[in-house]
Amino acid sequence: MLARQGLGSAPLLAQPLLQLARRLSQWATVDPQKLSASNPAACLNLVAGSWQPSRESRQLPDPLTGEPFIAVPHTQPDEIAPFVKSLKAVPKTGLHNPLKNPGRYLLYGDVSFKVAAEMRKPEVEDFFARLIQRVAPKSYAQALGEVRVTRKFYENFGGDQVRFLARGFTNPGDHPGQTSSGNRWPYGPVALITPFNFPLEIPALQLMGALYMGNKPLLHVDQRVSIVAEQLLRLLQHCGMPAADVDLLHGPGTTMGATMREAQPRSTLFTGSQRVAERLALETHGKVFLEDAGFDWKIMGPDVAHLDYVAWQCDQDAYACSGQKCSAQSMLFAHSNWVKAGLLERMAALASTRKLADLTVGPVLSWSTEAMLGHAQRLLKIPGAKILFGGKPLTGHSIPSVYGAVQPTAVFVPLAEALKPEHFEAVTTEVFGPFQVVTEWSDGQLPLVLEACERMTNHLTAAVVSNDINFVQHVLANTVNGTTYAGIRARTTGAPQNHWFGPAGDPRGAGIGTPEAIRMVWSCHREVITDFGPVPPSSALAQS
Ligand SMILES: NC(=O)c1ccc[n+]([C@@H]2O[C@H](COP(=O)([O-])OP(=O)(O)OC[C@H]3O[C@@H](n4cnc5c(N)ncnc54)[C@H](O)[C@@H]3O)[C@@H](O)[C@H]2O)c1
Repeated sequence: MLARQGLGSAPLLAQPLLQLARRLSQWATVDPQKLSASNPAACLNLVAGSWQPSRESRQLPDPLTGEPFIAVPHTQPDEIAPFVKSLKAVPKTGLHNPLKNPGRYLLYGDVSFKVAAEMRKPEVEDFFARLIQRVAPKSYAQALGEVRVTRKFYENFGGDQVRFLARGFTNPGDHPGQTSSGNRWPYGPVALITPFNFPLEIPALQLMGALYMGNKPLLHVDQRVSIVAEQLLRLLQHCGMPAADVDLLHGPGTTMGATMREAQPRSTLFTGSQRVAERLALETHGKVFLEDAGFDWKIMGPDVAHLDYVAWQCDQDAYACSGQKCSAQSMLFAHSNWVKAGLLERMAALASTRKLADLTVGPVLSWSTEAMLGHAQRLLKIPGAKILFGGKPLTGHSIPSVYGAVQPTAVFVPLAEALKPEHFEAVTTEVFGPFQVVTEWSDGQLPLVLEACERMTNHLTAAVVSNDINFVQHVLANTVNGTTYAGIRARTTGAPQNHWFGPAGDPRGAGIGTPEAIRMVWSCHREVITDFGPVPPSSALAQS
C-alpha cells in the first residue's frame, strides 16, 4: 500500500500510453509500475555482446513492502571466465584512440544525441524515474531530477563533443621537422563499480566517459539496483551502441572483485564506501580512481539573511533522498547569529513535514534502524549533546528489517567537545541516512571550525553560507573540499551536470560530469614527438 502511495505522488501516465511507448521504443524489458511478487522482473548479465543468465538468482525484496520483486543474477566466482576473457581481449590501445578508429568518436556523439532524444520523451523519463523509485526509494521529484541530469549529460556530448574530448595540443620542437604533441589515450580494458544511491546517473555518466575515451568497461552496479543500469544498456544498444562495447556483471561485489583480480583491468573507477575503496586501492596496486565516502560540512557565516531559503536548503541537503547522497550535509556549523534567528526551529519544522507516503523520507539501504539509533546514542554520551529533532524509528510501515527506517534526525554536539580526540571520530562518522550533526560557533571560534575541517578525512562537498566575501575567501583559502559551494545560496547537494563533482586532497580522487573529469579519469596523456627531418650533415654532429 505504501509503495503505491509513494510511487503515485506524481501524475500517472495512462497505462495504454505507457504500453504504447514500450512497444514503440522496443528496448525496455520491465514495467516499473507492475513489478511485484506475482509479476517479478528477471535481470541478465551482458558479456561479449550477449545477454546471459547466471546459475543462481537472488530474489530482491521490494524496499517498501519486503515482497520479492526482482530476480537478479547472483553470479559466482566460478562463472566469471567469460567476463575475464572479454576484458582480456581488449588491447591497451583501446577500441579507438586519436589514431585508430576515429569514426567511433562520432558514433558515440550520435549515440548520445539519440539517447538524449529518447530521454526527452515523457514516457521514457517517467519509466526511469519510477524504476529508480522502485529500487532506491526517493521522492518522484528527486528521481526525476536524476533522470534529467543524466539526459542533460547526454545532450552535452552529442555531435562532435565526444571527438573534442580527445583534443590534444602541439608544441614547436627544437629544430626543423620536430614537433611534440600531447594526446589523450585510452587505457583499454577498464572496470567501473557504482553504488546503490544513484542507480542511473552515476553508472551512466561514468560509463559514457569510459566509452567516449575509447575504453571497454566492465560495469558492476550494486546488485540491489542494477536493474536500472541494465535497462540503460538496452536503451544504449537501441540507440546504436555496439552490443559488445560494455560488459555488465550483476551479482555480489565480491564476484566483481574476483573478476578484477583475474582480468586485471588497466584502470578502475570506484564509487562507494571508503572500506571497499581502500581494499581496491591495495588489490589494484593503486590503479584506481576513487569517489568514496562523503562527510560533508556546511559553515554558516555571521551574516544572517534569507532565513527561510537557507533553512529549506539545509533540509534538502540533509534529508532529501533520506540523506543517502554522498554529498548530504553531515555536519552543520551554524554561527550563533543563525541559531538566535531561529534556524534550528525552522529546520525541525521542515523535517517534520517529511513522510513515507510521498517518499520524502524512506528506507535506508546500507544502515539498519538499530545502527543509526545506536550511533545517535553514542553521540548523546558526549557532554552537552542533545537530540534537536528525530532520533526515533519510523512507524506504521512495511519496510523490511534489512533496511533502516528513521525520522530525519539532528544531534547537537558542542563544538569544543566535538573537537576532543575521544569524540571526533564519532562526530565525523558518515551516517548514510537522514542524519546530521549540528554545532554552533561564535565570533572568535572560526579557527576551531577550520581545525575540525582540517582533521576530517574525506573532502567531497562543502558549503560556505555567507555573502561576506572576506569571510568566504578565508574559509575557502583554508579548506580543500573538491566541490565547494559559496554564497548565501550555497548547498552541499544537487550537483548537476554543469560542474565538476568529486573529492579533492587525494591523488586517487576522481571526478564526474564534465569534460575535464572524463579526460582525467578515463584517459592518460601520451606525448608523441615527431622528428621527420631534415637531418643535419655529418660534419655538424658533435659527440657529447
Ligand atoms: N564520492 C562519491 O561520488 C559517492 C557517490 C555515491 C556514493 N558514495 C558513497 O558510497 C557509500 C554508500 O554505498 P555503499 O555503502 O553501498 O557502498 P559499497 O562500497 O558497499 O558498495 C559500492 C559498490 O562496490 C561493490 N563492491 C563491494 N565489495 C566489492 C569488492 N570486494 N570488489 C569490488 N566491488 C565491490 C558493491 O557491489 C557496489 O556495487 C557512501 O559512503 C557514500 O558516501 C560516494
